[in-house]
Amino acid sequence: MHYNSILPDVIKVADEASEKVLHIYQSDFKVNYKEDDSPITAADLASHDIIMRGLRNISRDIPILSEEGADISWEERKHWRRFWLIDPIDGTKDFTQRTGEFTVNIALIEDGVPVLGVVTAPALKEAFWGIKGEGAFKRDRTGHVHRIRTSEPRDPLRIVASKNHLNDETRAFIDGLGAHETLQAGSSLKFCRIAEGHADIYPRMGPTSEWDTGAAHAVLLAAGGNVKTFEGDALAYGKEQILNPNFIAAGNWYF
Ligand SMILES: Nc1ncnc2c1ncn2[C@@H]1O[C@H](COP(=O)(O)O)[C@@H](OP(=O)(O)O)[C@H]1O
Ligand SMILES: [Mg+2]
Repeated sequence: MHYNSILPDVIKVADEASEKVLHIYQSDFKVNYKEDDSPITAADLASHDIIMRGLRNISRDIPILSEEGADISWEERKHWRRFWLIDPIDGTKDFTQRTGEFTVNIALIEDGVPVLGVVTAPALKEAFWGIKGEGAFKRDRTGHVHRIRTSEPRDPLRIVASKNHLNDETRAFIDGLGAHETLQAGSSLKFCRIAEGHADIYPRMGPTSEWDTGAAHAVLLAAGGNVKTFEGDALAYGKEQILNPNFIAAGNWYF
């Protein structure tokens, strides 16, 4: 499959969803709660609908797994060699708390590896994309597009961590890294900060699902980084268990 030929269309779909999400973000939106008590707004659902429609236009035959359309049995999913993995809004809490640090995420998974990813941060007016083996790019708030790469580790080490999920285990791991400063970034932007060389390492000891990480993982892979479990395996997708194990994201210097 020629990823380069579909990438502009995938970016267009993400931009269209982002525009709608931003419109709702700037309105007086209502917050509901799902069965697991996680927040959801009209923006999650509108973004889901736009992305589902857009991706079906790009590729009628590639199945789609979305956080807002995840009710697909393992019996069906286990046959997928290639699939789209989307999180219509990652960081719904940041959305409802109006920090601006939420993202729209679209990944293409092939044989368990995120080979293409697009991440947009509508309120920050930033977008990131990448294709494995070909490189990663950022479009900044002025609309300028430039290539991004992970950096060599700085001293003190720049750590990105979840402000919503900073537990004792994560704190202990961070303390073990020696001299460091901690940067905060919402949702999948943590991977993107490493991909653009603004941060060095993101340890995640706490739950995430495949759709939270797939797209930004693809950007980081394309930018010269990686995401691995504490057993040293690459974080894999299309697992029966959609919840991810704990992981570390960093530039390749770490692994
Ligand atoms: N108990 C849990 N189970 C599954 N995922 C969880 C979780 N607690 C948090 N997350 C995931 O962590 C994401 C937020 O991460 P962070 O704190 O790094 O911004 C959430 O994304 P959503 O906002 O898309 O639901 C959610 O998917
Ligand atoms: Mg999410």
